[in-house]
Amino acid sequence: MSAAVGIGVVTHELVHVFHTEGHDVAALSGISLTIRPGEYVGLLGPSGAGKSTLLSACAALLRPSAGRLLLDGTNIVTLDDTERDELRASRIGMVLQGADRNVVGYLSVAENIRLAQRGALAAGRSPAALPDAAELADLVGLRAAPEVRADTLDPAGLQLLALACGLAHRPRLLLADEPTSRLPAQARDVVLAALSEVNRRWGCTILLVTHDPAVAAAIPRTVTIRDGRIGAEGRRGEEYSVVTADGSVGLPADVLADHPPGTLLRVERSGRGFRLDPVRPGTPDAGGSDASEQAIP
Ligand SMILES: Nc1ncnc2c1ncn2[C@@H]1O[C@H](COP(=O)(O)OP(=O)(O)OP(=O)(O)O)[C@@H](O)[C@H]1O
Repeated sequence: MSAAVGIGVVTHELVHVFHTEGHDVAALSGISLTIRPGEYVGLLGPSGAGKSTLLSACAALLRPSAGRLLLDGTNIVTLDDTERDELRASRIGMVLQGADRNVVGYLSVAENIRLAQRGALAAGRSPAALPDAAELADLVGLRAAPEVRADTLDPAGLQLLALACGLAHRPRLLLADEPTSRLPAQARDVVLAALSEVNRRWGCTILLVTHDPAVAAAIPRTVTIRDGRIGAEGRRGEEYSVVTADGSVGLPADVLADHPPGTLLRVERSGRGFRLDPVRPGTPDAGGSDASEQAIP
């Protein structure tokens, strides 16, 4: 089968507010991000940062409150429910957090994959256009026979089957929420190798949420979300701050811990780079009495 072409994901000032009883929660506060077709990107960030909300928006499972979200050039924020269902059935694969949420334990490997293909077939995809169980098992490195029951697989095998189900309709964008959590290191590496192989052989764009630094180090590009905004980007394990459209720069978490909100920083050119110098309270540089009340260590 020829290589699939991944789709690009572009967000522009994406905002999402959950309206709950009594108060609103801003889960995404202006995310602008470009993921090229076929790119493999890890989404990092502390709990509550907005990672799952961003993944759900990319899966067309929730409608963002504001901003644009383009998949393959189409702004999906404005699509109606039928169009969003069709988009998922034709182009988007999902692996939910917890392998057992993606598979039915009493069904076999092949039955689970065929079940995962039902939506695409109902949406009019030709059976010939969909990969068969053996091809998918080979792609993700699942060594179990097609007739083996899912609930007899070991944790790595179950996660590989979950991945195969997410790929069962040959999506052009794979969204995976913590696909290696709860796995021991060896099983984690098996699943990471499978994801790299899917990306290499199918050209499928992958967006993966993780908390695990070892997983992040294995992904070519990472994006760190903090408080619903892009806080940093990583390349091959090295982290960089990102200048946002409004001129803000997210500080690395350890620097932020020493310089809480309200800290005054002097920005000085230094050769080809810049130096950030905290202004100490009570010094002439800190200004009047207001400045001495800043939360500066
Ligand atoms: N359905 C919802 N209703 C109300 N608030 C929500 C809902 N889902 C998420 N939130 C809130 O939105 C914010 C972002 O949540 P989100 O689940 O996207 O974060 P996350 O980075 O994926 O966290 P985690 O790593 O813990 O899964 C949090 O403050 C969360 O409490």
